[in-house]
Amino acid sequence: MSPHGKQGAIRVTEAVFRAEGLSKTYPGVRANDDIGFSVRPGEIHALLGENGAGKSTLVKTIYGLVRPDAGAMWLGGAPYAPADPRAARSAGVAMVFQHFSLFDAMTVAENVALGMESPPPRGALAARIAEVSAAYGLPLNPRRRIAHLSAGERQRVEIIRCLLQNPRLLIMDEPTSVLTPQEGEILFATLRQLAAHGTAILYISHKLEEIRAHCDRATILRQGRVVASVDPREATAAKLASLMVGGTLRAVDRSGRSRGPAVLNVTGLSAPAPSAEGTTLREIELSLHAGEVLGIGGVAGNGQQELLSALSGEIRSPRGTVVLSGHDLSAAGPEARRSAGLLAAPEDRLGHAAVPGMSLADNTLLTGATRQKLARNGMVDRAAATAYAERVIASFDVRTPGPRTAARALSGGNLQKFVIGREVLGRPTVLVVNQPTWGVDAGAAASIRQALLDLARGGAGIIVISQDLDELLELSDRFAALNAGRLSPAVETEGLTLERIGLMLGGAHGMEVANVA
Ligand SMILES: Nc1ncnc2c1ncn2[C@@H]1O[C@H](COP(=O)(O)OP(=O)(O)OP(=O)(O)O)[C@@H](O)[C@H]1O
Repeated sequence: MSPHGKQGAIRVTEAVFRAEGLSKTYPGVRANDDIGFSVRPGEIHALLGENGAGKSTLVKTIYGLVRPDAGAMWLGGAPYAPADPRAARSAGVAMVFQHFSLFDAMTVAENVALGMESPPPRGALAARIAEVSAAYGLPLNPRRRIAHLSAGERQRVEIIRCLLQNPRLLIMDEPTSVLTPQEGEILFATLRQLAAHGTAILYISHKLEEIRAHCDRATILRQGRVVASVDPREATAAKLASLMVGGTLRAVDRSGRSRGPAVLNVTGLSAPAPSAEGTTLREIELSLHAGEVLGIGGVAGNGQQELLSALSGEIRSPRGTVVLSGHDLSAAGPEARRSAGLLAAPEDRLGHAAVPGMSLADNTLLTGATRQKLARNGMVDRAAATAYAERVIASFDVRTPGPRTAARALSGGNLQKFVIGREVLGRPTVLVVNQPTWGVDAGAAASIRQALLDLARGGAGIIVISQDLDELLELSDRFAALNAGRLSPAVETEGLTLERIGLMLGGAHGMEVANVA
């Protein structure tokens, strides 16, 4: 079929879902522009595109969250125009979001019941959950509380909630970005099984290799338009990336760095869990040198956020535990640490790293007020904040109308580029980042990684905390693993295999994977 579906080469009855001419304009942005494509029964169909290409807008339209300005959709051959997600669900469309919408204090079964229009009695529901989870190889105990589940298990709850509706079309928005490689494999086994039963799956991801390995078809969006429809198994990752960006990607350049003196020493750092669901940090030891990238891997929830907080100053620690270039910062708060040159970019960009309702210019003040001299004598220097935001936008190719745009109006990946850029341009002595390319497209991820390496080349020490092992291997000089709040000794990355890393990560959630294998 042609990208725009106008020729109608595919018979309507063959497609579970079909769209023609879908368009949606936001102020200043044509988010979706005359989109046409179709998804067949039993197909795992990838939706690919750079940050801001319009993928989320498209799937939100299909799920009844966004009203298109123009265009039409069909589901199972019948005209389809959902007024809201409830209408989408009752027509047979289900969606698993990037951010889970589960209540921590409630059990699996209670959460599933909340999402249903008319939930069956509790006993019957628990039995249905057990049945579906057994049928699809998704082990889950209906009586467990969400707070005690790993990211992969939480996602299973969302998937099971969808499966109980017997969807014809299941939409998944970047489902593997929070999963370990093993959990990702389990997910794909489930999707395959679903597809074998005729469900169509629309799958958004930035992981090109994953799409090549598991998807049957890929529709590629660029600037709101469909630019190609390909069989991803027959295209190289480089080909897919170049279709997305309309050019070729540069490989990351690691050259020109040399290891200088130690800039950060962490010694015997222990800290109690900041919340009931948090992780206790136990006796963390690390030393970071100027010009060096230290990669820290681990399954989500093993102390990544807590370690970043203990380094950024949101969690204080006993004297002598966090020392930057000979200065003991253990008792210093975030502002004092930033002034001293220890900067950090947390994982949660909307809410923690940036305030959604504030403009990008105002968001520079969160971490740059003192260090960038954006406020003097307690007075905000608006012109300086705007200029700094403009510099970040230009240097990091943040796609946005300008510094006055609210953070929440940016697509996820573009906000991530802004948050990382804001710290990189802050000339840190040490920069700590958590999941720096989470939700970021291949082109932008490469430029963020290059910016981190360039910063190291200039003499900064960088700590990259990430769940993306390929990213850690690409960036890091040394690698350490976080497991239940403990950090392994760092080893040289050169020659390190994925198997060895798997062993280093070991333990935490290994049981659950072993049960399924
Ligand atoms: N509610 C909104 N108000 C204004 N602009 C919006 C809104 N939602 C999306 N946009 C803009 O529409 C464009 C498409 O965004 P969309 O979120 O669909 O992209 P995406 O391909 O899903 O990106 P990402 O991979 O970064 O999540 C972007 O330029 C974005 O800034």
